[in-house]
Amino acid sequence: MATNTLTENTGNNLFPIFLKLHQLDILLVGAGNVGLEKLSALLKNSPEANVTVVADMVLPETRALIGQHPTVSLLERQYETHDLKDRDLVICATDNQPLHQSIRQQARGQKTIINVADTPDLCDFYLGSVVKKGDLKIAISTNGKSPTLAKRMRQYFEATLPDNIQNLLNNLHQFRNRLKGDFQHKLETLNALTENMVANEANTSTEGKQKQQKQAEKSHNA
Ligand SMILES: C[C@@]1(CC(=O)O)c2cc3[nH]c(cc4nc(cc5[nH]c(cc(n2)[C@H]1CCC(=O)O)[C@@](C)(CC(=O)O)[C@@H]5CCC(=O)O)C(CC(=O)O)=C4CCC(=O)O)c(CCC(=O)O)c3CC(=O)O
Ligand SMILES: NC(=O)C1=CN([C@@H]2O[C@H](COP(=O)(O)OP(=O)(O)OC[C@H]3O[C@@H](n4cnc5c(N)ncnc54)[C@H](O)[C@@H]3O)[C@@H](O)[C@H]2O)C=CC1
Repeated sequence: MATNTLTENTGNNLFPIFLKLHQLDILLVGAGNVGLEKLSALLKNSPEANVTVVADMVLPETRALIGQHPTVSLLERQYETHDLKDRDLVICATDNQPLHQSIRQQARGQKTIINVADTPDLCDFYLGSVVKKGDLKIAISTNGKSPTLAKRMRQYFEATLPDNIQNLLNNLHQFRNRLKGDFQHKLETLNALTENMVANEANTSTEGKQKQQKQAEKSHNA
């Protein structure tokens, strides 16, 4: 099959993964406004995330959030180099750029992946906008170009994805568990069962577009 190198090699080349944060060891440096945003993002997705927060100034809101999550601990002091030992990932959210530079260097040296809020050049990974409906989760990135667009896309999907999508997921899950036979058979059956979902959607949107076009023509001719 011919490959389209243009679409494959340009645009967003970030690789999205879904992490089990309760099995990882995370360090968050900074507990001000930005620290609070990052901690909220982690805990909203993974309420049992293993996070250590280190900061000499802690906003009351951040303190309250930490207090609600037993897997989050607080070191109320300045960052010390040993804080990074054995961390899987680190997020920097202080107002101290030289500190971020030095944590970045230390993190790379020990292969800990790092996010530095508001400094894409120092990041190994970005946080994304996240849509969640039950077990369904969609992560959005604009390649760092417009976090505001990412936020708006999240709001769009939150508003348009049907709330009962969880029922569909539950049904498919049950069906998947009941399926007998080898992998190939399961794959074919599940693909056949769900084929029309995409086709129906495509038809609906084509119909919708045709209707819109007709309506537009009507009002134009009126
Ligand atoms: C590269 C990245 C690195 C990272 O932080 O991980 C990054 C970088 C920067 N953000 C900046 C600003 C803002 N960030 C937001 C919001 C979010 N930012 C998030 C992610 C990311 N932000 C990563 C790229 C994601 C992607 O690929 O699209 C979201 C998605 C996730 C999250 O942070 O949890 C979350 C929305 C969550 C939601 O609501 O769904 C808003 C809007 C708002 O808060 O309403 C503003 C103000 C408006 C604006 O600037 O657009 C600035 C300039 C700072 C300055 O001016 O000094 C930089 C630095 C730069 O671009 O150079
Ligand atoms: N607040 C916002 O929405 C935005 C902030 N920024 C930038 O992001 C940075 C952080 O902003 P805020 O969170 O609002 O600041 P903040 O003043 O509310 O919080 C700074 C945090 O960093 C911690 N900190 C500083 N030095 C430290 C050290 N050596 N060890 C441990 N912790 C340390 C402080 O204890 C505090 O918790 C600033 O540089 C700001 O200019 C950029 C865009 C928007």
